[in-house]
Amino acid sequence: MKIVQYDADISIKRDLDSGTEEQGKVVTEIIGKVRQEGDAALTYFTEKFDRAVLEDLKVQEEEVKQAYTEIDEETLDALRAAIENIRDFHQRQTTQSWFTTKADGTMLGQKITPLDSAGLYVPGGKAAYPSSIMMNVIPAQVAGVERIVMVSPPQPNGQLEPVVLVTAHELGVEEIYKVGGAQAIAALAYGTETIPKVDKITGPGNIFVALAKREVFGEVDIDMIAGPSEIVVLADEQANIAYIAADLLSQAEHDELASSVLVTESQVLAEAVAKEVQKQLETLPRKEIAQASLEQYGQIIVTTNLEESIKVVNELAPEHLEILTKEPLNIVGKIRHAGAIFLGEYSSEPVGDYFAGTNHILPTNGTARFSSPLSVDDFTKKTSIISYSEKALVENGSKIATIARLEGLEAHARAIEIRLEEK
Ligand SMILES: NC(=O)c1ccc[n+]([C@@H]2O[C@H](COP(=O)([O-])OP(=O)(O)OC[C@H]3O[C@@H](n4cnc5c(N)ncnc54)[C@H](O)[C@@H]3O)[C@@H](O)[C@H]2O)c1
Ligand SMILES: N[C@H](CO)Cc1c[nH]c[nH+]1
Ligand SMILES: [Zn+2]
Repeated sequence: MKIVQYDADISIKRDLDSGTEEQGKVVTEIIGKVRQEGDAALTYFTEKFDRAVLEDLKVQEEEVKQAYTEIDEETLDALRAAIENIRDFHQRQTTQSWFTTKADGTMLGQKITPLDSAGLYVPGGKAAYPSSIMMNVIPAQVAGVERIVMVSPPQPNGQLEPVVLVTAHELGVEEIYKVGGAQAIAALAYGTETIPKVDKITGPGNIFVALAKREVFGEVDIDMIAGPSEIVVLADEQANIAYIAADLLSQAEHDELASSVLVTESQVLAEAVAKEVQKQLETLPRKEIAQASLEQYGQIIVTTNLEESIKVVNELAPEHLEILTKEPLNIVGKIRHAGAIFLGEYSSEPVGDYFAGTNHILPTNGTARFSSPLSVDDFTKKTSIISYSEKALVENGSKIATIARLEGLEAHARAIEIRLEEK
């Protein structure tokens, strides 16, 4: 990993989620073809990008039954324990409708309604992501979404990984389609003969998925841009070198476009971590992906003091931040921008990826400045309720009419006054 000295002028923000011009063109073409040709385009692109020839886009019950025969008890136990933790965390996020009544009899309120349908993207190109099924499905279920549709790219044998099917079944998901990438996002946004349109698309994915979500936004809602994974470790001189290296590599192995950054005031630690990363990298099965990611987006930034390190972290607004300093709690209040913050040496990032209960679908590429982790809120919407009393209208009608006329909207004013005349 390259070591750089912090300089207020260095550009530390990568501009990934906007993708290259070429990637943008590819995504626009894919979306256009799916809109025009529907299922035929989905099977065409699945053959082209996933090398899978599909007989049926929809997963059949038989495939799920078969998948259970390939999963052992230990795996099932781990999945079920994670599901329980994630459900427990998300159940705490629910908000209630509320109403307030004033002395004049007016009633105002906010009604919370689950979305009718949601399309959940589960990545599957370079790895299968059963954990992302849990992270998508559980908040949607807790919110009360009636129709949950899952999409994920198939393996070259035309199947989803058994663990993907089993996890979806454990969660009670019944509508699953074997399609991924920009074509899956287009299908969920516009509908095809087989895949009906949904109201909102959520879930992480690679650059093609991220760009497609951005392009269909407006036709449907989307959660956020959750693109290639990122980690920033903020560490002081006493932090454990092997742990830092391991955690940086945990995100680098996701994708060549993933980003792993260490921010520290300690030059000694910086050099030791750079060496250790190289050593641990050698034995990783996904060495090539991790290496490419580190070469492009891996950095060790050496600052002059802790305050400067905190400034760098806030500028990066990372998806994941680990604070590995003597007193992480003293720092957390100063972090304004991060998707998830992991405190202390036992809160390794994968704890959050799989098990703690918090959601791992998080904003990337600096969008943690304004976006939040996926949550139950993403699957609900709010409606305002107004019940004005006669007394309130008589008392306030002239003020309402005045404001309407300020805007030159006479019909608005008269709609109020017609009710006052009768009194
Ligand atoms: N931010 C988060 O919350 C979060 C969580 C989990 C995973 N991730 C990220 O999700 C991503 C998963 O990526 P993945 O590739 O493994 O799976 P993916 O399912 O996102 O993408 C695979 C699909 O990309 C499409 N594709 C691949 N090459 C293409 C090309 N040249 N042109 C057009 N389309 C093409 C194909 O349709 C393929 O099915 C990683 O970047 C990982 O870091 C992020
Ligand atoms: N770290 C990813 C979010 O960026 C989530 C994930 C899923 N599986 C492993 N990790
Ligand atoms: Zn991860």
